[in-house]
Amino acid sequence: MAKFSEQLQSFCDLALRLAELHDVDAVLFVFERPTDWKQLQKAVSKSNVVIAGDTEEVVAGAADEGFDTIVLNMPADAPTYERLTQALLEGVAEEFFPEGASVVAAYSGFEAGPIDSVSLIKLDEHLGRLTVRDLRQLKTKVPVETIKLVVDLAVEIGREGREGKPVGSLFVVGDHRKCMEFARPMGFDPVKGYTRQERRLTDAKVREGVKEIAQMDGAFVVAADGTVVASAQHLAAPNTPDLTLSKGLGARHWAAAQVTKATGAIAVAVSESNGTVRVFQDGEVKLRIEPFRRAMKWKSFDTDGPT
Ligand SMILES: Nc1ncnc2c1ncn2[C@@H]1O[C@H](COP(=O)(O)OP(=O)(O)OP(=O)(O)O)[C@@H](O)[C@H]1O
Repeated sequence: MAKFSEQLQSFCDLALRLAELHDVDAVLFVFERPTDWKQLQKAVSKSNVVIAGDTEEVVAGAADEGFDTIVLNMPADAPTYERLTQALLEGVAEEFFPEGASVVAAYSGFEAGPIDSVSLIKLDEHLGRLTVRDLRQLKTKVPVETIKLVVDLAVEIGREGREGKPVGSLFVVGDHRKCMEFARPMGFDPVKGYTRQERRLTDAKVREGVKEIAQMDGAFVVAADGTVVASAQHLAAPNTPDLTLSKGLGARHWAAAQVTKATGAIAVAVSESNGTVRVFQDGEVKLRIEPFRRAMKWKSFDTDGPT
């Protein structure tokens, strides 16, 4: 049984005191190793506490004690700031924290392992709002779960790149038959020949495979149920005069605008130059997500504007 240390007890006390003083909405603990969840539940009593951990193993058992949990799945050497940001983002996405919440976070900020730091964070200042509600606003037949899967994947591609190099990418999601009418292979399609089961984005292994392929030229076509229909596709939907895109966005983003104008699909584009993810619908950018280290922000409308 993982130990509940005296240090952890004092940080619980400290976090709760700060939470009460500032009337915050939730307390977030970011753990690098498991603890005695029962003991923690006793220590925090009725407060709204969310537990984030690096892996499933770290948070195993926490949900049984009534905690909301988040698994970060980030590289082991990810900086504290990024881990904390990711935990906050996930917390907002899962709706564990209300919009514009203030949160007290307890985490290991100085040395790996024990919790040694407490921060008071106002979410609107730290990051914009990423909410499932934002995705729902897209008013599309594509299930929000599928869009969320693709957006999360796109954000990871934009943030991580591949082998240290930035990677751009394009996904079109939903209305895949119509999308395929505008698609032609740009070369070898690595997903061809695999069964549907082997192409489901709900499978973490498939998502890893997609990240590998993302560095190739062309777009992924994804069905509404999250199956990758084709990859490395050149998309050429007709241009319409009412389409506008901000300066600096090139062929990839135009393809996203055009295909979403011509079909009922949502497109998710990752820009190679800075990792920004844009969600297109009906020929327009509807959401923009900035990558880490550039004030991670979800915006519910396009601030680019036509030029
Ligand atoms: N019509 C298209 N369909 C699918 N993929 C495309 C299309 N046009 C361009 N791409 C992909 O986008 C890549 C980048 O093109 P370009 O630099 O013009 O796009 P961009 O919109 O400026 O994107 P980025 O910000 O990533 O540079 C191309 O190498 C290609 O892989």
